[in-house]
Parts: sequence; structure tokens; C-alpha cells
Amino acid sequence: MADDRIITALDVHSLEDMKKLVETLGDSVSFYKVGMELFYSAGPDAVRYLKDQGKHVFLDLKVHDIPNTVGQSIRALTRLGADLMTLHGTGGRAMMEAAAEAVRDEAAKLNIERPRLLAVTVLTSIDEDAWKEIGGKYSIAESVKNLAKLAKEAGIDGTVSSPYEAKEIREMNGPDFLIVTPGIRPTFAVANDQKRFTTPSQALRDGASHLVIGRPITKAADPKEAAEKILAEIQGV
Ligand SMILES: O=C(O)c1cc(=O)[nH]c(=O)n1[C@@H]1O[C@H](COP(=O)(O)O)[C@@H](O)[C@H]1O
Repeated sequence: MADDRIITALDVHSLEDMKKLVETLGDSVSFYKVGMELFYSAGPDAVRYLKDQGKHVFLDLKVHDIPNTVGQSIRALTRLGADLMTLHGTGGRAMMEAAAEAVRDEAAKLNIERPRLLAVTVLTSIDEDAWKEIGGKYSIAESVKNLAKLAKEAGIDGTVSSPYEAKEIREMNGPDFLIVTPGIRPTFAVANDQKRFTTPSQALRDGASHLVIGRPITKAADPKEAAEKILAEIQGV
């Protein structure tokens, strides 16, 4: 049976491919991520289809702009009824505050459950060399911690970070803060472009509330079997 802590990333570029995967995975997955590839190809129908199937939806569009634009965009996205949505923490305090206010206000107007907002910190494909190259002054760990603190202060519900930073964020931001970690690789999978990654059970032990897993499931020869192996690994963690 599915586990809401596992979010499967539907990184495909058509509604048909998405539906095929969702059918294949059946009741082994209850939470899906719609990211840029699928949303830019299929639009809001992708979210609607998943909600109609009774699935939870993480709408990962990583919004990043000036506060007014972000607030209005988050307002529009709130109407789609996703459970989780992302914005970039590096957009700063005022941008995150605008988003936090917009999502609360719009959900109250529509009388719907409020989507939870997550601030993306430092992408899991970035290592220390790549971080320095783009001007990172502090270590990745310090920078992620700083963004997680700022996000909480701005009224954001959680962060997207690598599993490496989960423990410190959990200690700092408390038990209710959402810590969503991509960069998850079961022992049977290859790393691809991920640089800061660990296994599903280790990420949960370190304090992650949800794990985002894409290719280890979706590109597996048997996606349902891969999902079930992951579910077995995290049982009891
Ligand atoms: O926001 C995300 O979901 C995200 C943030 C991050 O730092 N790293 C990261 O890999 N992701 C997403 O998580 C998913 C990981 O996919 P796989 O590497 O195939 O498991 C992709 O959809 C990425 O867009």
C-alpha cells in the first residue's frame, strides 16, 4: 500500500505518458509531483487528473520573481487545488511573505484547504564547487540553514533541500516544519545528475517529512516493483 511520505516525480511531457505511469503504479503511489516539464506541456489538466484520481499533488513550479508577481502567481496557482507548491527561497523575505499571504487569502476566499508552500533552498544537483562558482559565500549547509530559517520566519511551511541538511533543519524549525528532500537514491538506482543524495530510509531517519523520487521509479524496467521496493525499505522508519 502507498505511503504519503513518498512523492513520485512525474517528469514526462504529455498527459498520455502521465496517465500510463499513474495507471501502472496504481495503489503503490498516493502522492505525485507535477513539475515544469509536465506542467509546461499539459497545463492544469495534469493537476486536475491526479486530483480526480484521489491523489495528493505537489505542484513544483519553483516560482521566483518580485514580490507582487509572485503573490499574484501563487494566488492563481492556489485555485488549482494542489497540496504542495514551491517557490525559490533565494527570492528573499519580502517575496516569501507575499506568497504566504496570497496563498492564505486565496484559499480562504475559495473556502478550500490551503496548499502548503515550500521554499527551494540549494538544488540537490549543486555541489560545493558549483556553489562557489555562482558566488556562494558560505558552505551549502550554512546557506540552506539560513534559507530555512528565513522561510519559516516569512510564513512558509517547509523547505526543499537535500537529505544532507534535513537533520539541522528539523532541529532548528521544529517537528511540524515540512522537509521535502529530492536527491533520493535507493541502493538499486544510479545517481544521474544528483550530487547530494542518500537512500530513502536514511533521509527519513535524518528528519525528512517527504521524499521526492523520480527516475528510480519512473525509469525502472518495472516502476511498480521499484515503488514497492522503496515502500518495503521505509517500513518501520
Ligand atoms: O524541487 C524539486 O523537486 C527538486 C529540487 C532539488 O533540489 N532537486 C531535485 O531533484 N528536485 C526535483 O526532484 C526530482 C528528482 O528526480 P530524480 O532525480 O529523477 O529522482 C526532479 O523532478 C527534480 O525537479
